Amino acid sequence: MSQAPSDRPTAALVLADGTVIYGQGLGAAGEAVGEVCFNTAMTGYQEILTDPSYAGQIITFTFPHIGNVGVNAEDVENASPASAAAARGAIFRAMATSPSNYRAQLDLSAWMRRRGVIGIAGVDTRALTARIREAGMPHGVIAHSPSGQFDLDAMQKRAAEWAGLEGRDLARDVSPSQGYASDEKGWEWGKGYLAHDGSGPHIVVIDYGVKRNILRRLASEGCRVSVVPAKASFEDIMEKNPAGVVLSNGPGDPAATGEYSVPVIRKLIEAQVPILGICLGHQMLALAAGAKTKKMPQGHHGANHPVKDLSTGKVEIVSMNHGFTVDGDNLPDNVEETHISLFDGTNTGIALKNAPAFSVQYHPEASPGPEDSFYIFRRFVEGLKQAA
Ligand SMILES: NC(=O)CC[C@H](N)C(=O)O
Repeated sequence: MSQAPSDRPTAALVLADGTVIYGQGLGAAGEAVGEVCFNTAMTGYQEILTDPSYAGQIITFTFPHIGNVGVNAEDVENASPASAAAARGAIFRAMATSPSNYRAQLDLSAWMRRRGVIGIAGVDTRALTARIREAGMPHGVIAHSPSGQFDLDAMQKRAAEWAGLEGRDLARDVSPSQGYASDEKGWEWGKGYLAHDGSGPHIVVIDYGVKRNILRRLASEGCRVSVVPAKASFEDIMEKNPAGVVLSNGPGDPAATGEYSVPVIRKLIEAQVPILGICLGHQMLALAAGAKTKKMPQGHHGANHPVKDLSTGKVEIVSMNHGFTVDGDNLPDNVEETHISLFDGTNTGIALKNAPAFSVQYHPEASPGPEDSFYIFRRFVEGLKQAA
């Protein structure tokens, strides 16, 4: 049976085991390889698609309608041009329709084309998600070919031969080559992003692929924010006379990234510099303190994950995006577990007993997601005042 031309697939997703899923292409034409994960957030697709932590991954959105509100220049999470290398592919249930929102400046497909993100729509994302739930995150190749030509064997081979994220340091690809200052605060209705006046404790953020909203939350808490590249030395950081250091989120395997970051973090711990770690930064603080990290089968990617703060007993609903985890069952004596996931009991927060350092596996800056965890920034800044 021949297909009508309008039904001819213009995109394909081929998994390492040879599974072929056809659909309609959007965004950039071309081909990309990556780990196929799913994200369950119902809003915030633009923030998700610009989060540098997704480098090396292809995102399946479980929410069926993505693109409805278009895109704008404000909801971009990567902070430097280097970190534009976020997810290279996106998988959708329904084809994006014309945007309907007063903030929309562009439609999703045109914006993805500009950013080089390859899209496939018309996929049974429910079935793909169920498969990831049962068998873990597969390696896959996504291709968008407006002419409908695909070399499926070559795509399968590329997916099967791809080395995966384990052992990969991707922070060096998304981190800026130069440091910079950031004064942007939170967004206000009718005003957009406001600027901080440059006063307050000086925070140095190590940028392993930082999300802008981390920088904004710090400025909103009254901090002066300087950002340094991932490979900044202990001396580079101390020269800035920081009141505290934030270890950012970022892509790839924390153990691989830790090869150069852990020695610096150990020196910061020794010097008793207050530290806040977020996501990849959490994993690297844990490694620096002697804990271990490991790969998860499905990871956590969504905007409504329940987490318990063990110090207060409170449950917060958080934004998550990680595929590696700190081994909470074998924490060294100097590390206290402070938060756990109520989905699977995995570790989602630690504090060091011998230094003013703590970290969370989730994204307290949200973007997208609920604002339950903004208190993490407040807790950090309050701690700085006490340490000063
Ligand atoms: N958002 C992040 O910082 C992700 C951390 C790490 N790359 C992981 O997948 O677990």
